[in-house]
Amino acid sequence: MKIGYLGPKATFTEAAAALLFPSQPREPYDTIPDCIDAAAAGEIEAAVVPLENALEGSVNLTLDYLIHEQPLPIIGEIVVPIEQHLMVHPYFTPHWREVKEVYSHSHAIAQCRKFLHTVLKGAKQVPMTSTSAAAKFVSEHPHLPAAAIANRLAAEKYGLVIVQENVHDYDYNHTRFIVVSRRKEPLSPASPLYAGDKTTVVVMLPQDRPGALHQVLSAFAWRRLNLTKIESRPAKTGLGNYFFIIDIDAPMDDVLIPGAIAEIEALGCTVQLLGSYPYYFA
Ligand SMILES: O=C(O)C(=O)Cc1ccccc1
Repeated sequence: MKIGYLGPKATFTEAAAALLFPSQPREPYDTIPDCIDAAAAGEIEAAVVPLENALEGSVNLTLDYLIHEQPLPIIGEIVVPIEQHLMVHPYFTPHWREVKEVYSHSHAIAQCRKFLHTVLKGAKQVPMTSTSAAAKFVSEHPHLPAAAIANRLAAEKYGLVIVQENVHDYDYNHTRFIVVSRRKEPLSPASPLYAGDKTTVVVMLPQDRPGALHQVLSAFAWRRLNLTKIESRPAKTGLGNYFFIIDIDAPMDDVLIPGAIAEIEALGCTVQLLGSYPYYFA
């Protein structure tokens, strides 16, 4: 069966999917929800979608869709270095500094803020569903004074010319991509990129209980469970109501994590397990 990814062809997500599933056919989807829905419907074996960027933070669309709309388990994760390049239609190469519009994914635009503010000051920044969707758009509109920010594969695929390489503002620019699937088994750790296992839970605190978050964190702390991320997202039930998404740097076991979850539930919290899965580093 195919592996779905945020498309069109030549996104960073496709590159991540190719690293994890080098010999499986791939199917692009226009949006993150479309891709996750296809995995939920069983049209594809698994969906690969971006989750978090080192410079810009979480991809809220992915987190919120998994929590509120389509609670598929996470079965794997890969962290990939990201290089953003500025590209134009060949016709525009000599005058690229005069472009009036820059198209890209909102995270990519955010990763290049300083470059855009200084070198392309005043150019309109237009968010697209992905970086390669932006590259495709620019290639299909040769008469627009437009550039795209995307990766090298996208420049090659859509016939654009890279006029400035590495336009992201900070060198350490990595993105986490997750694999979600109806099939519950995590990916096999056989790959040479395998770097460890983690477990992700979503915790909803009880209303008006002073110290509840502190007690949740203690349940992990005294068991010496290392947390690698804690993030709050609106529960969408009222101002001030949040979910906490917590990454634990350990695989699901028989004692420690179930014990922590039971303790947290006893506090009156609800706990949802998003997955326990291997992670890979490219
Ligand atoms: O738009 C893409 O190519 C994606 O795969 C999403 C994304 C955007 C910016 C950085 C990393 C991934």
